[in-house]
Amino acid sequence: MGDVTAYSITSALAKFKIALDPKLDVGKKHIVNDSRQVKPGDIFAAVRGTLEQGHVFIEAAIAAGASLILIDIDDEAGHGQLRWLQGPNHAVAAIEFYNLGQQLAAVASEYYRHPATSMTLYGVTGTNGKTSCCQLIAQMLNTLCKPAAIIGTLGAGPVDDLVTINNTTPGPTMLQSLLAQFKQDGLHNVAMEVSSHALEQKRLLPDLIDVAIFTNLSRDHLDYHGSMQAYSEAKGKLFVDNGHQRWVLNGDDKQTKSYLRQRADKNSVVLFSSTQSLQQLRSDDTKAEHFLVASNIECHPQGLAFDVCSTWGDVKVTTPLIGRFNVDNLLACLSALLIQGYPLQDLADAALHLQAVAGRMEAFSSDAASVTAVVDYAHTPDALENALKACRYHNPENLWVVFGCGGDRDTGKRPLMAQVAEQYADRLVITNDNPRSEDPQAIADDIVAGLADKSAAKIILERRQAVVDTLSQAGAQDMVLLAGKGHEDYMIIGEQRIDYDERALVADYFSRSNR
Ligand SMILES: CC(=O)N[C@H]1[C@@H](OP(=O)(O)OP(=O)(O)OC[C@H]2O[C@@H](n3ccc(=O)[nH]c3=O)[C@H](O)[C@@H]2O)O[C@H](CO)[C@@H](O)[C@@H]1O[C@H](C)C(=O)N[C@@H](C)C(=O)N[C@H](CCC(=O)O)C(=O)O
Repeated sequence: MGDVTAYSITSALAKFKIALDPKLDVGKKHIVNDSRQVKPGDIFAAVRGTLEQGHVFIEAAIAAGASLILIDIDDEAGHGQLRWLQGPNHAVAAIEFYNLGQQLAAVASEYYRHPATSMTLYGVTGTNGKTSCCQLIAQMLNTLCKPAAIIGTLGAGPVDDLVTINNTTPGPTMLQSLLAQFKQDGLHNVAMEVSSHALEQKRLLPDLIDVAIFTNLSRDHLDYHGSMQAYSEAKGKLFVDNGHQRWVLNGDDKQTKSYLRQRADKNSVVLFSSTQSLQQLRSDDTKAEHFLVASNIECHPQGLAFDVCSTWGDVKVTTPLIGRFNVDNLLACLSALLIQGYPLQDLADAALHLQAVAGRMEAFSSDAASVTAVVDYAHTPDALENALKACRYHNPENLWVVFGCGGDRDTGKRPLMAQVAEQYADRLVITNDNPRSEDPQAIADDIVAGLADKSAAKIILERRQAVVDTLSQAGAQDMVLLAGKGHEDYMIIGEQRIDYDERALVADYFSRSNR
Protein backbone atom coordinates (compact mmCIF):
# COMPACT_ATOMS: atom_id res chain seq x y z
CA MET A 1 0.00 0.00 0.00
CA GLY A 2 1.38 3.37 -0.96
CA ASP A 3 0.64 6.63 0.76
CA VAL A 4 -0.95 5.57 4.03
CA THR A 5 0.20 8.72 5.82
CA ALA A 6 -2.53 10.55 3.88
CA TYR A 7 -5.13 8.99 6.17
CA SER A 8 -6.07 10.49 9.50
CA ILE A 9 -7.64 8.52 12.32
CA THR A 10 -8.49 11.80 14.09
CA SER A 11 -10.73 12.88 11.23
CA ALA A 12 -12.20 9.41 10.86
CA LEU A 13 -13.06 9.12 14.57
CA ALA A 14 -14.53 12.63 14.59
CA LYS A 15 -17.29 11.28 12.32
CA PHE A 16 -18.15 8.89 15.16
CA LYS A 17 -18.18 11.60 17.81
CA ILE A 18 -14.76 10.75 19.18
CA ALA A 19 -12.27 13.57 19.64
CA LEU A 20 -8.80 12.10 19.42
CA ASP A 21 -5.94 14.33 20.48
CA PRO A 22 -4.25 15.10 17.10
CA LYS A 23 -0.90 14.58 18.85
CA LEU A 24 -1.81 10.88 18.97
CA ASP A 25 -2.46 10.82 15.24
CA VAL A 26 1.12 10.51 14.07
CA GLY A 27 2.55 7.93 11.71
CA LYS A 28 -0.54 5.75 11.71
CA LYS A 29 -0.56 3.17 8.95
CA HIS A 30 -3.27 0.64 8.27
CA ILE A 31 -6.26 -0.15 10.36
CA VAL A 32 -6.55 -3.89 10.93
CA ASN A 33 -8.81 -6.12 12.99
CA ASP A 34 -6.56 -9.16 13.15
CA SER A 35 -3.58 -9.05 15.50
CA ARG A 36 -1.75 -11.48 13.21
CA GLN A 37 -1.73 -8.86 10.47
CA VAL A 38 -0.53 -5.95 12.60
CA LYS A 39 2.62 -4.24 11.35
CA PRO A 40 4.48 -1.52 13.24
CA GLY A 41 2.42 1.68 13.29
CA ASP A 42 -0.92 0.04 12.48
CA ILE A 43 -4.14 0.75 14.33
CA PHE A 44 -5.65 -2.41 15.84
CA ALA A 45 -9.43 -2.64 16.06
CA ALA A 46 -10.19 -5.13 18.83
CA VAL A 47 -13.70 -6.28 18.03
CA ARG A 48 -15.94 -8.96 19.48
CA GLY A 49 -16.30 -11.77 16.97
CA THR A 50 -18.27 -14.97 16.68
CA LEU A 51 -15.61 -17.04 18.42
CA GLU A 52 -13.27 -14.71 20.23
CA GLN A 53 -13.27 -11.43 22.06
CA GLY A 54 -10.84 -9.28 20.07
CA HIS A 55 -9.69 -7.82 23.41
CA VAL A 56 -7.67 -10.93 24.11
CA PHE A 57 -5.44 -10.12 21.15
CA ILE A 58 -4.58 -6.57 22.23
CA GLU A 59 -1.37 -7.68 23.87
CA ALA A 60 -0.28 -9.49 20.70
CA ALA A 61 -1.19 -6.44 18.61
CA ILE A 62 0.88 -4.16 20.83
CA ALA A 63 3.77 -6.60 20.70
CA ALA A 64 3.53 -6.50 16.91
CA GLY A 65 3.85 -2.71 16.98
CA ALA A 66 0.26 -1.39 17.02
CA SER A 67 0.34 2.37 17.58
CA LEU A 68 -3.28 2.80 18.60
CA ILE A 69 -6.00 0.44 19.78
CA LEU A 70 -9.72 0.81 19.21
CA ILE A 71 -11.62 -1.27 21.75
CA ASP A 72 -15.12 -2.55 21.07
CA ILE A 73 -17.35 -1.90 24.12
CA ASP A 74 -21.01 -2.56 24.79
CA ASP A 75 -21.63 0.34 27.17
CA GLU A 76 -22.43 3.51 25.28
CA ALA A 77 -21.35 5.62 28.24
CA GLY A 78 -17.71 4.69 27.68
CA HIS A 79 -17.70 5.75 24.00
CA GLY A 80 -14.61 7.82 23.19
CA GLN A 81 -12.77 7.29 26.48
CA LEU A 82 -9.00 7.23 26.25
CA ARG A 83 -6.95 4.66 28.14
CA TRP A 84 -3.27 3.87 28.13
CA LEU A 85 -2.14 0.28 27.83
CA GLN A 86 1.33 -0.71 28.88
CA GLY A 87 3.37 -2.30 26.08
CA PRO A 88 6.81 -3.91 26.33
CA ASN A 89 8.56 -0.58 25.66
CA HIS A 90 6.00 2.18 26.05
CA ALA A 91 2.34 2.85 26.75
CA VAL A 92 -0.06 2.68 23.82
CA ALA A 93 -3.23 4.79 23.53
CA ALA A 94 -6.53 2.91 23.39
CA ILE A 95 -9.91 4.42 22.57
CA GLU A 96 -13.14 2.80 23.67
CA PHE A 97 -15.65 2.59 20.84
CA TYR A 98 -19.28 1.65 21.44
CA ASN A 99 -20.40 -1.21 19.19
CA LEU A 100 -17.23 -1.04 17.07
CA GLY A 101 -17.77 -4.50 15.53
CA GLN A 102 -21.00 -3.37 13.92
CA GLN A 103 -19.49 -0.11 12.71
CA LEU A 104 -16.04 -1.21 11.65
CA ALA A 105 -16.88 -1.21 7.93
CA ALA A 106 -17.99 2.42 8.26
CA VAL A 107 -14.93 3.37 10.33
CA ALA A 108 -12.57 1.72 7.83
CA SER A 109 -14.34 3.37 4.91
CA GLU A 110 -14.01 6.74 6.66
CA TYR A 111 -10.32 6.13 7.46
CA TYR A 112 -9.44 5.22 3.87
CA ARG A 113 -11.48 8.22 2.63
CA HIS A 114 -14.31 6.28 1.05
CA PRO A 115 -12.40 4.83 -1.91
CA ALA A 116 -15.54 3.11 -3.20
CA THR A 117 -17.34 6.37 -3.89
CA SER A 118 -15.15 7.12 -6.91
CA MET A 119 -15.09 3.53 -8.12
CA THR A 120 -17.64 1.13 -9.61
CA LEU A 121 -18.26 -1.88 -7.42
CA TYR A 122 -19.97 -4.98 -8.77
CA GLY A 123 -21.03 -7.22 -5.86
CA VAL A 124 -21.92 -10.81 -6.72
CA THR A 125 -23.80 -13.00 -4.28
CA GLY A 126 -25.41 -16.44 -4.65
CA THR A 127 -24.56 -20.03 -3.83
CA ASN A 128 -22.83 -20.86 -7.12
CA GLY A 129 -21.20 -18.82 -9.84
CA LYS A 130 -19.77 -15.94 -7.76
CA THR A 131 -16.16 -16.63 -8.69
CA SER A 132 -16.85 -17.08 -12.39
CA CYS A 133 -19.11 -14.03 -12.63
CA CYS A 134 -16.47 -11.82 -11.02
CA GLN A 135 -13.84 -13.15 -13.40
CA LEU A 136 -16.06 -12.63 -16.43
CA ILE A 137 -17.02 -9.11 -15.43
CA ALA A 138 -13.39 -8.13 -14.82
CA GLN A 139 -12.18 -9.77 -18.03
CA MET A 140 -14.85 -8.01 -20.08
CA LEU A 141 -14.08 -4.65 -18.47
CA ASN A 142 -10.39 -5.13 -19.21
CA THR A 143 -11.21 -5.90 -22.85
CA LEU A 144 -13.23 -2.68 -22.93
CA CYS A 145 -10.16 -0.82 -21.62
CA LYS A 146 -11.66 -0.30 -18.15
CA PRO A 147 -9.02 -1.65 -15.77
CA ALA A 148 -10.66 -3.93 -13.24
CA ALA A 149 -9.76 -5.85 -10.12
CA ILE A 150 -11.45 -8.78 -8.46
CA ILE A 151 -11.87 -9.73 -4.81
CA GLY A 152 -12.90 -13.27 -3.98
CA THR A 153 -11.96 -16.89 -3.48
CA LEU A 154 -9.15 -16.66 -6.01
CA GLY A 155 -7.59 -13.66 -4.29
CA ALA A 156 -7.56 -9.91 -4.76
CA GLY A 157 -6.09 -7.72 -7.48
CA PRO A 158 -6.01 -7.53 -11.26
CA VAL A 159 -7.13 -10.82 -12.83
CA ASP A 160 -3.59 -11.80 -13.81
CA ASP A 161 -1.89 -10.72 -10.59
CA LEU A 162 -3.92 -11.93 -7.65
CA VAL A 163 -2.79 -11.88 -4.04
CA THR A 164 -4.21 -14.58 -1.76
CA ILE A 165 -6.62 -13.35 0.93
CA ASN A 166 -8.03 -15.24 3.93
CA ASN A 167 -11.71 -14.98 3.16
CA THR A 168 -13.84 -14.91 0.03
CA THR A 169 -15.03 -11.50 1.17
CA PRO A 170 -12.31 -9.94 3.32
CA GLY A 171 -12.94 -8.41 6.71
CA PRO A 172 -14.02 -4.76 6.90
CA THR A 173 -10.60 -3.22 7.34
CA MET A 174 -8.83 -5.30 4.72
CA LEU A 175 -11.63 -4.68 2.25
CA GLN A 176 -11.33 -0.91 2.51
CA SER A 177 -7.55 -0.97 2.34
CA LEU A 178 -7.75 -3.13 -0.79
CA LEU A 179 -10.18 -0.70 -2.39
CA ALA A 180 -7.91 2.23 -1.50
CA GLN A 181 -4.99 0.36 -3.06
CA PHE A 182 -6.94 -0.42 -6.24
CA LYS A 183 -8.01 3.20 -6.52
CA GLN A 184 -4.42 4.31 -6.19
CA ASP A 185 -3.39 1.79 -8.86
CA GLY A 186 -6.01 3.08 -11.29
CA LEU A 187 -8.23 0.00 -11.01
CA HIS A 188 -11.50 1.85 -10.75
CA ASN A 189 -13.76 -1.14 -11.36
CA VAL A 190 -14.00 -3.98 -8.88
CA ALA A 191 -15.97 -7.19 -9.17
CA MET A 192 -16.24 -8.76 -5.74
CA GLU A 193 -17.73 -11.91 -4.34
CA VAL A 194 -20.01 -11.15 -1.44
CA SER A 195 -20.54 -14.12 0.85
CA SER A 196 -23.54 -14.52 3.11
CA HIS A 197 -21.11 -14.58 6.07
CA ALA A 198 -19.75 -11.19 5.05
CA LEU A 199 -23.24 -9.71 4.78
CA GLU A 200 -24.29 -11.14 8.13
CA GLN A 201 -21.13 -9.93 9.83
CA LYS A 202 -21.29 -6.48 8.19
CA ARG A 203 -17.85 -6.80 6.62
CA LEU A 204 -19.04 -4.36 3.96
CA LEU A 205 -21.55 -1.56 3.59
CA PRO A 206 -23.94 -2.85 0.90
CA ASP A 207 -24.76 0.76 0.13
CA LEU A 208 -21.36 1.10 -1.54
CA ILE A 209 -22.14 -1.56 -4.13
CA ASP A 210 -23.16 0.00 -7.45
CA VAL A 211 -24.41 -3.16 -9.12
CA ALA A 212 -25.71 -5.96 -6.88
CA ILE A 213 -25.88 -9.31 -8.66
CA PHE A 214 -27.72 -12.46 -7.56
CA THR A 215 -26.77 -15.72 -9.28
CA ASN A 216 -28.80 -18.45 -7.55
CA LEU A 217 -29.62 -19.97 -4.19
CA SER A 218 -29.37 -23.57 -3.05
CA ARG A 219 -28.66 -25.33 0.21
CA ASP A 220 -25.33 -24.31 1.74
CA HIS A 221 -23.76 -22.96 4.93
CA LEU A 222 -26.67 -24.06 7.11
CA ASP A 223 -24.15 -24.74 9.88
CA TYR A 224 -23.63 -20.99 10.09
CA HIS A 225 -27.03 -19.56 9.15
CA GLY A 226 -29.21 -22.21 10.76
CA SER A 227 -31.96 -22.26 8.11
CA MET A 228 -32.49 -21.61 4.42
CA GLN A 229 -34.65 -18.65 5.38
CA ALA A 230 -31.80 -17.05 7.35
CA TYR A 231 -29.32 -17.90 4.57
CA SER A 232 -31.46 -16.26 1.89
CA GLU A 233 -32.12 -13.26 4.11
CA ALA A 234 -28.38 -12.86 4.67
CA LYS A 235 -27.81 -12.81 0.89
CA GLY A 236 -30.71 -10.41 0.51
CA LYS A 237 -28.84 -7.83 2.60
CA LEU A 238 -26.71 -7.04 -0.43
CA PHE A 239 -29.73 -5.54 -2.16
CA VAL A 240 -30.50 -2.04 -0.97
CA ASP A 241 -33.11 0.23 -2.38
CA ASN A 242 -31.09 3.42 -2.00
CA GLY A 243 -31.91 5.18 -5.24
CA HIS A 244 -28.60 4.45 -6.95
CA GLN A 245 -27.84 0.74 -6.55
CA ARG A 246 -28.64 -1.31 -9.64
CA TRP A 247 -29.87 -4.88 -9.31
CA VAL A 248 -29.21 -7.88 -11.54
CA LEU A 249 -31.34 -10.89 -10.61
CA ASN A 250 -31.69 -14.40 -11.94
CA GLY A 251 -35.24 -14.61 -13.26
CA ASP A 252 -35.00 -18.42 -13.22
CA ASP A 253 -34.40 -18.63 -9.46
CA LYS A 254 -37.43 -18.60 -7.20
CA GLN A 255 -35.58 -16.57 -4.59
CA THR A 256 -35.53 -13.57 -6.91
CA LYS A 257 -39.15 -12.68 -6.20
CA SER A 258 -38.52 -12.19 -2.52
CA TYR A 259 -35.64 -9.80 -3.25
CA LEU A 260 -37.82 -7.91 -5.73
CA ARG A 261 -40.42 -7.42 -3.01
CA GLN A 262 -37.92 -5.18 -1.22
CA ARG A 263 -37.78 -2.84 -4.18
CA ALA A 264 -40.11 0.13 -4.32
CA ASP A 265 -39.82 0.69 -8.07
CA LYS A 266 -38.57 -1.20 -11.08
CA ASN A 267 -35.94 1.29 -12.12
CA SER A 268 -32.48 -0.08 -12.71
CA VAL A 269 -33.44 -3.71 -12.17
CA VAL A 270 -32.48 -6.36 -14.74
CA LEU A 271 -33.91 -9.86 -14.79
CA PHE A 272 -32.05 -12.47 -16.81
CA SER A 273 -33.10 -15.97 -17.83
CA SER A 274 -31.79 -18.88 -19.85
CA THR A 275 -34.99 -20.93 -19.70
CA GLN A 276 -37.78 -18.42 -20.35
CA SER A 277 -38.69 -16.25 -23.30
CA LEU A 278 -38.56 -12.48 -23.05
CA GLN A 279 -42.35 -12.46 -23.02
CA GLN A 280 -42.58 -14.96 -20.16
CA LEU A 281 -40.02 -13.08 -18.13
CA ARG A 282 -41.77 -9.76 -18.61
CA SER A 283 -45.22 -11.06 -17.78
CA ASP A 284 -44.00 -13.08 -14.85
CA ASP A 285 -42.85 -10.10 -12.89
CA THR A 286 -43.15 -6.48 -13.81
CA LYS A 287 -40.84 -5.24 -11.10
CA ALA A 288 -37.93 -4.92 -13.48
CA GLU A 289 -37.09 -2.30 -16.04
CA HIS A 290 -34.80 -4.48 -18.15
CA PHE A 291 -34.78 -8.09 -19.33
CA LEU A 292 -32.19 -10.33 -20.93
CA VAL A 293 -32.78 -13.87 -22.15
CA ALA A 294 -30.69 -16.51 -23.88
CA SER A 295 -32.23 -18.80 -26.46
CA ASN A 296 -31.05 -21.28 -29.10
CA ILE A 297 -28.22 -22.37 -26.83
CA GLU A 298 -25.71 -24.40 -28.81
CA CYS A 299 -22.94 -26.38 -27.21
CA HIS A 300 -20.06 -27.72 -29.24
CA PRO A 301 -16.69 -28.98 -28.11
CA GLN A 302 -15.17 -25.53 -28.69
CA GLY A 303 -17.61 -23.67 -26.46
CA LEU A 304 -21.05 -22.10 -26.27
CA ALA A 305 -23.14 -19.98 -28.60
CA PHE A 306 -26.58 -18.48 -27.94
CA ASP A 307 -28.89 -15.70 -29.01
CA VAL A 308 -29.42 -12.89 -26.57
CA CYS A 309 -32.68 -11.02 -26.72
CA SER A 310 -32.93 -8.02 -24.43
CA THR A 311 -34.36 -4.61 -23.78
CA TRP A 312 -31.05 -3.29 -25.16
CA GLY A 313 -31.42 -5.22 -28.43
CA ASP A 314 -30.51 -8.64 -29.79
CA VAL A 315 -27.14 -10.21 -30.44
CA LYS A 316 -25.46 -13.58 -30.99
CA VAL A 317 -23.00 -14.47 -28.24
CA THR A 318 -20.21 -16.96 -28.90
CA THR A 319 -17.70 -17.87 -26.22
CA PRO A 320 -15.05 -20.52 -25.64
CA LEU A 321 -16.40 -21.20 -22.14
CA ILE A 322 -17.45 -24.77 -21.31
CA GLY A 323 -20.51 -25.81 -19.28
CA ARG A 324 -24.20 -24.93 -19.52
CA PHE A 325 -23.91 -23.06 -16.20
CA ASN A 326 -21.70 -20.52 -17.96
CA VAL A 327 -24.70 -19.33 -19.99
CA ASP A 328 -26.23 -18.07 -16.73
CA ASN A 329 -22.92 -16.67 -15.52
CA LEU A 330 -22.52 -14.82 -18.77
CA LEU A 331 -26.09 -13.49 -18.69
CA ALA A 332 -25.48 -12.13 -15.18
CA CYS A 333 -22.28 -10.50 -16.33
CA LEU A 334 -23.82 -9.03 -19.51
CA SER A 335 -26.78 -7.69 -17.52
CA ALA A 336 -24.47 -5.97 -15.04
CA LEU A 337 -22.42 -4.30 -17.74
CA LEU A 338 -25.41 -3.39 -19.90
CA ILE A 339 -27.10 -1.61 -17.04
CA GLN A 340 -23.85 0.29 -16.53
CA GLY A 341 -24.18 1.54 -20.10
CA TYR A 342 -21.73 -0.67 -22.02
CA PRO A 343 -22.96 -1.39 -25.58
CA LEU A 344 -24.37 -4.86 -26.25
CA GLN A 345 -22.30 -5.46 -29.38
CA ASP A 346 -19.05 -4.53 -27.59
CA LEU A 347 -19.89 -7.03 -24.86
CA ALA A 348 -20.68 -9.75 -27.38
CA ASP A 349 -17.31 -9.07 -29.04
CA ALA A 350 -15.60 -9.30 -25.66
CA ALA A 351 -17.31 -12.65 -24.95
CA LEU A 352 -15.29 -14.20 -27.78
CA HIS A 353 -12.12 -13.74 -25.76
CA LEU A 354 -13.30 -14.81 -22.32
CA GLN A 355 -11.25 -17.35 -20.44
CA ALA A 356 -12.40 -19.71 -17.74
CA VAL A 357 -11.03 -19.37 -14.25
CA ALA A 358 -7.63 -21.07 -14.31
CA GLY A 359 -8.06 -24.81 -13.92
CA ARG A 360 -11.84 -24.73 -13.65
CA MET A 361 -13.40 -26.24 -16.75
CA GLU A 362 -10.67 -24.45 -18.64
CA ALA A 363 -10.75 -25.43 -22.29
CA PHE A 364 -7.70 -25.69 -24.56
CA SER A 365 -7.50 -26.47 -28.26
CA SER A 366 -5.37 -25.37 -31.18
CA ASP A 367 -8.22 -24.52 -33.51
CA ALA A 368 -11.80 -25.47 -34.26
CA ALA A 369 -10.57 -28.66 -35.95
CA SER A 370 -8.65 -29.99 -32.97
CA VAL A 371 -9.60 -32.05 -29.96
CA THR A 372 -10.63 -29.97 -26.92
CA ALA A 373 -8.89 -30.59 -23.60
CA VAL A 374 -10.66 -29.42 -20.45
CA VAL A 375 -8.57 -28.97 -17.32
CA ASP A 376 -10.57 -29.14 -14.12
CA TYR A 377 -9.84 -29.50 -10.43
CA ALA A 378 -12.57 -32.14 -9.93
CA HIS A 379 -11.16 -34.71 -7.53
CA THR A 380 -14.26 -36.02 -5.80
CA PRO A 381 -16.92 -38.34 -7.29
CA ASP A 382 -19.45 -35.52 -7.18
CA ALA A 383 -17.22 -32.98 -8.84
CA LEU A 384 -16.12 -35.52 -11.45
CA GLU A 385 -19.73 -36.28 -12.29
CA ASN A 386 -20.55 -32.58 -12.70
CA ALA A 387 -17.49 -31.95 -14.85
CA LEU A 388 -18.23 -34.94 -17.09
CA LYS A 389 -21.88 -33.93 -17.43
CA ALA A 390 -20.80 -30.39 -18.35
CA CYS A 391 -18.50 -31.77 -21.05
CA ARG A 392 -21.14 -34.18 -22.31
CA TYR A 393 -23.46 -31.22 -22.78
CA HIS A 394 -21.08 -30.01 -25.50
CA ASN A 395 -21.83 -33.10 -27.59
CA PRO A 396 -18.33 -34.47 -28.14
CA GLU A 397 -18.03 -37.47 -30.42
CA ASN A 398 -16.13 -39.24 -27.62
CA LEU A 399 -15.66 -38.04 -24.09
CA TRP A 400 -12.35 -39.11 -22.53
CA VAL A 401 -11.42 -38.72 -18.90
CA VAL A 402 -7.91 -38.80 -17.48
CA PHE A 403 -7.99 -39.04 -13.69
CA GLY A 404 -6.49 -40.56 -10.56
CA CYS A 405 -6.87 -40.47 -6.79
CA GLY A 406 -4.59 -39.04 -4.11
CA GLY A 407 -2.51 -41.31 -1.93
CA ASP A 408 -2.70 -41.28 1.91
CA ARG A 409 -6.22 -39.91 1.65
CA ASP A 410 -9.79 -41.26 1.59
CA THR A 411 -9.45 -44.62 -0.13
CA GLY A 412 -13.24 -45.07 -0.23
CA LYS A 413 -13.61 -42.60 -3.06
CA ARG A 414 -11.42 -44.61 -5.47
CA PRO A 415 -14.09 -47.11 -6.65
CA LEU A 416 -16.69 -44.32 -6.62
CA MET A 417 -14.58 -42.18 -8.96
CA ALA A 418 -14.27 -45.23 -11.22
CA GLN A 419 -18.04 -45.74 -11.28
CA VAL A 420 -18.68 -42.12 -12.17
CA ALA A 421 -16.03 -42.15 -14.89
CA GLU A 422 -17.43 -45.35 -16.35
CA GLN A 423 -20.97 -44.05 -16.28
CA TYR A 424 -20.35 -40.64 -17.86
CA ALA A 425 -17.24 -40.99 -20.07
CA ASP A 426 -16.59 -43.10 -23.17
CA ARG A 427 -12.86 -43.64 -22.67
CA LEU A 428 -11.03 -43.86 -19.34
CA VAL A 429 -7.38 -43.29 -18.56
CA ILE A 430 -6.21 -43.80 -14.99
CA THR A 431 -3.12 -41.93 -13.92
CA ASN A 432 -1.29 -40.39 -10.95
CA ASP A 433 -2.81 -37.62 -8.86
CA ASN A 434 -0.48 -36.99 -5.89
CA PRO A 435 0.17 -40.65 -4.92
CA ARG A 436 2.27 -39.45 -1.95
CA SER A 437 3.69 -42.38 0.02
CA GLU A 438 1.42 -45.00 -1.60
CA ASP A 439 2.34 -47.25 -4.50
CA PRO A 440 0.78 -45.57 -7.60
CA GLN A 441 -0.04 -48.94 -9.15
CA ALA A 442 -1.91 -49.99 -5.98
CA ILE A 443 -4.01 -46.78 -6.13
CA ALA A 444 -4.80 -47.47 -9.80
CA ASP A 445 -5.78 -51.05 -8.87
CA ASP A 446 -8.17 -49.71 -6.22
CA ILE A 447 -9.78 -47.50 -8.86
CA VAL A 448 -10.05 -50.33 -11.37
CA ALA A 449 -11.75 -52.44 -8.69
CA GLY A 450 -14.71 -50.04 -8.90
CA LEU A 451 -15.24 -50.59 -12.63
CA ALA A 452 -17.97 -52.93 -13.85
CA ASP A 453 -15.80 -53.70 -16.87
CA LYS A 454 -12.27 -54.04 -15.48
CA SER A 455 -10.78 -53.66 -18.95
CA ALA A 456 -12.58 -50.37 -19.59
CA ALA A 457 -9.64 -48.24 -18.45
CA LYS A 458 -6.12 -47.82 -19.69
CA ILE A 459 -3.52 -47.24 -16.97
CA ILE A 460 -0.69 -44.80 -17.72
CA LEU A 461 0.75 -43.84 -14.35
CA GLU A 462 3.12 -41.11 -15.52
CA ARG A 463 0.69 -38.23 -15.84
CA ARG A 464 2.49 -36.24 -18.53
CA GLN A 465 2.53 -39.27 -20.75
CA ALA A 466 -1.11 -40.05 -19.96
CA VAL A 467 -2.15 -36.55 -21.02
CA VAL A 468 -0.06 -36.36 -24.17
CA ASP A 469 -0.93 -39.90 -25.31
CA THR A 470 -4.62 -39.31 -24.77
CA LEU A 471 -4.65 -35.98 -26.60
CA SER A 472 -2.81 -37.47 -29.54
CA GLN A 473 -5.23 -40.38 -29.76
CA ALA A 474 -8.44 -38.38 -29.41
CA GLY A 475 -10.35 -37.32 -32.51
CA ALA A 476 -11.04 -33.77 -33.67
CA GLN A 477 -14.57 -33.68 -32.29
CA ASP A 478 -13.64 -35.41 -29.02
CA MET A 479 -13.26 -33.82 -25.61
CA VAL A 480 -10.69 -34.90 -23.03
CA LEU A 481 -11.43 -34.03 -19.42
CA LEU A 482 -8.19 -33.85 -17.42
CA ALA A 483 -9.55 -34.12 -13.92
CA GLY A 484 -7.91 -33.52 -10.56
CA LYS A 485 -5.03 -31.09 -10.97
CA GLY A 486 -6.76 -27.89 -12.11
CA HIS A 487 -4.58 -24.87 -11.33
CA GLU A 488 -2.11 -26.81 -9.14
CA ASP A 489 1.45 -26.80 -10.40
CA TYR A 490 2.90 -29.77 -8.59
CA MET A 491 2.63 -33.50 -8.09
CA ILE A 492 3.51 -35.20 -4.82
CA ILE A 493 5.25 -38.52 -5.35
CA GLY A 494 6.70 -40.11 -2.23
CA GLU A 495 8.16 -37.27 -0.19
CA GLN A 496 8.89 -35.21 -3.27
CA ARG A 497 6.87 -32.34 -4.60
CA ILE A 498 7.75 -32.20 -8.26
CA ASP A 499 6.82 -29.53 -10.83
CA TYR A 500 3.75 -30.47 -12.78
CA ASP A 501 1.59 -27.81 -14.38
CA GLU A 502 -1.14 -29.46 -16.42
CA ARG A 503 -2.37 -26.17 -17.88
CA ALA A 504 1.09 -25.32 -19.16
CA LEU A 505 1.55 -28.88 -20.46
CA VAL A 506 -1.68 -28.74 -22.46
CA ALA A 507 -1.07 -25.21 -23.76
CA ASP A 508 2.38 -26.31 -24.89
CA TYR A 509 0.96 -29.45 -26.52
CA PHE A 510 -1.46 -27.40 -28.62
CA SER A 511 1.07 -24.73 -29.52
CA ARG A 512 3.37 -27.50 -30.84
CA SER A 513 0.58 -29.23 -32.74
CA ASN A 514 -0.19 -25.87 -34.38
CA ARG A 515 3.24 -25.54 -35.92
C1 LIG B 1 -17.07 -17.56 11.58
C2 LIG B 1 -16.61 -16.47 10.69
O1 LIG B 1 -17.15 -16.27 9.64
N1 LIG B 1 -15.58 -15.73 11.15
C3 LIG B 1 -15.11 -14.60 10.37
C4 LIG B 1 -15.22 -13.34 11.22
O2 LIG B 1 -14.43 -13.54 12.30
P1 LIG B 1 -14.97 -13.15 13.71
O3 LIG B 1 -15.20 -11.68 13.76
O4 LIG B 1 -16.12 -13.99 14.07
O5 LIG B 1 -13.64 -13.48 14.47
P2 LIG B 1 -13.30 -14.35 15.73
O6 LIG B 1 -12.58 -15.54 15.23
O7 LIG B 1 -14.44 -14.54 16.67
O8 LIG B 1 -12.26 -13.32 16.40
C5 LIG B 1 -12.68 -12.03 16.87
C6 LIG B 1 -11.72 -10.99 16.40
O9 LIG B 1 -10.40 -11.33 16.85
C7 LIG B 1 -9.51 -11.24 15.79
N2 LIG B 1 -8.40 -12.15 16.00
C8 LIG B 1 -8.58 -13.49 15.97
C9 LIG B 1 -7.48 -14.34 16.17
C10 LIG B 1 -6.21 -13.77 16.39
O10 LIG B 1 -5.19 -14.45 16.60
N3 LIG B 1 -6.11 -12.42 16.43
C11 LIG B 1 -7.16 -11.61 16.23
O11 LIG B 1 -7.00 -10.38 16.26
C12 LIG B 1 -10.34 -11.55 14.55
O12 LIG B 1 -9.76 -10.99 13.38
C13 LIG B 1 -11.65 -10.87 14.89
O13 LIG B 1 -11.61 -9.53 14.51
O14 LIG B 1 -14.73 -12.21 10.51
C14 LIG B 1 -13.37 -12.32 10.06
C15 LIG B 1 -13.06 -11.11 9.19
O15 LIG B 1 -13.18 -9.95 9.87
C16 LIG B 1 -13.21 -13.54 9.17
O16 LIG B 1 -11.85 -13.68 8.82
C17 LIG B 1 -13.68 -14.80 9.88
O17 LIG B 1 -13.68 -15.81 8.92
C18 LIG B 1 -13.30 -17.11 9.37
C19 LIG B 1 -11.76 -17.22 9.29
C20 LIG B 1 -13.95 -18.13 8.44
O18 LIG B 1 -13.45 -19.20 8.25
N4 LIG B 1 -15.08 -17.78 7.87
C21 LIG B 1 -15.77 -18.56 6.86
C22 LIG B 1 -16.90 -19.37 7.46
C23 LIG B 1 -16.31 -17.53 5.87
O19 LIG B 1 -16.51 -16.37 6.20
N5 LIG B 1 -16.50 -17.93 4.65
C24 LIG B 1 -17.01 -17.05 3.62
C25 LIG B 1 -17.17 -17.78 2.30
C26 LIG B 1 -18.30 -18.72 2.32
C27 LIG B 1 -18.56 -19.27 0.94
O20 LIG B 1 -19.31 -18.66 0.16
O21 LIG B 1 -18.01 -20.35 0.66
C28 LIG B 1 -16.02 -15.93 3.35
O22 LIG B 1 -16.43 -14.81 3.00
O23 LIG B 1 -14.81 -16.20 3.42
